[in-house]
Amino acid sequence: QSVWGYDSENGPEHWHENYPMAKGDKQSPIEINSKDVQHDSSLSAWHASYDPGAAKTILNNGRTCRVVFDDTFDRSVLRGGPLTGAYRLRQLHLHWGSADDHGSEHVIDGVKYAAELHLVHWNPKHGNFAGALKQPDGVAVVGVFLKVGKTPKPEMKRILEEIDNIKTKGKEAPFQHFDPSILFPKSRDYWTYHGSFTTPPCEECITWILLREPIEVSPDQMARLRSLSKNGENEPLCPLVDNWRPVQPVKGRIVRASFK
Ligand SMILES: NS(=O)(=O)c1ccc(C(=O)NCC(F)(F)F)cc1
Ligand SMILES: [Zn+2]
Repeated sequence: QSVWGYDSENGPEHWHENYPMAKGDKQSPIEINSKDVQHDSSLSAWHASYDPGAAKTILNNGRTCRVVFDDTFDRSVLRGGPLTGAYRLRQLHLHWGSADDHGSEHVIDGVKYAAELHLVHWNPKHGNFAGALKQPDGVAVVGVFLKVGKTPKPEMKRILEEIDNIKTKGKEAPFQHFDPSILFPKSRDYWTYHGSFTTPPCEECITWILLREPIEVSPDQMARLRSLSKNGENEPLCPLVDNWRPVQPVKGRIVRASFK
């Protein structure tokens, strides 16, 4: 029973064997083609109001680098845009490639970015996260694309500096006093569509909010992310890279844009 991952024997082509939702009609990520996008003038702006004190820990779970927040009450919330009500920030994590020309999960007009940041929120009307992931309006994920340029993104430094303390699978470190909204780009323009977790169990519970403007990181910052390992402390070195799912069938879904 191999646990799911991104290798040939346990990767995305195998996930449906243990997680049947992986073959559903509303799977993520998808390719977004601007020609098929519908501008929706009724889409309002989204608003994040995060409490820096809600940040708790950063961990390497062997599949990504994740920052976990206190979501026991409406402390850090996302509102507006396509959402009804306030969704609680639970965690953020990233997906990245082994080289700068790929790594993102969503693909925009054929463009793959070097990485994709996901800020995961859930709808408290469903009681708890486990309940929310069983509902079509249970989870909202803000996706931010990372592109490689000359200028480092100083706001990424906090996360990347911690990486030295969580090099191997299972490592966790305190990560406090952090407001992830500093990672957002200037523009609030976004695409939105209904989809799923991009990892098992691939539940179709996500309202995706993908920001059009990528943030720029430096080659060194990407190298830092790629220095994480999938393996545990005393196991053979296995770089944690290419932890992205390929695009899935759109199956007639409409992608709406908040911008023209
Ligand atoms: N990559 S993604 O779509 O933003 C994404 C977001 C959250 C989870 C998650 O909480 N998995 C744990 C659970 F819910 F128990 F299955 C997985 C994927
Ligand atoms: Zn993700």
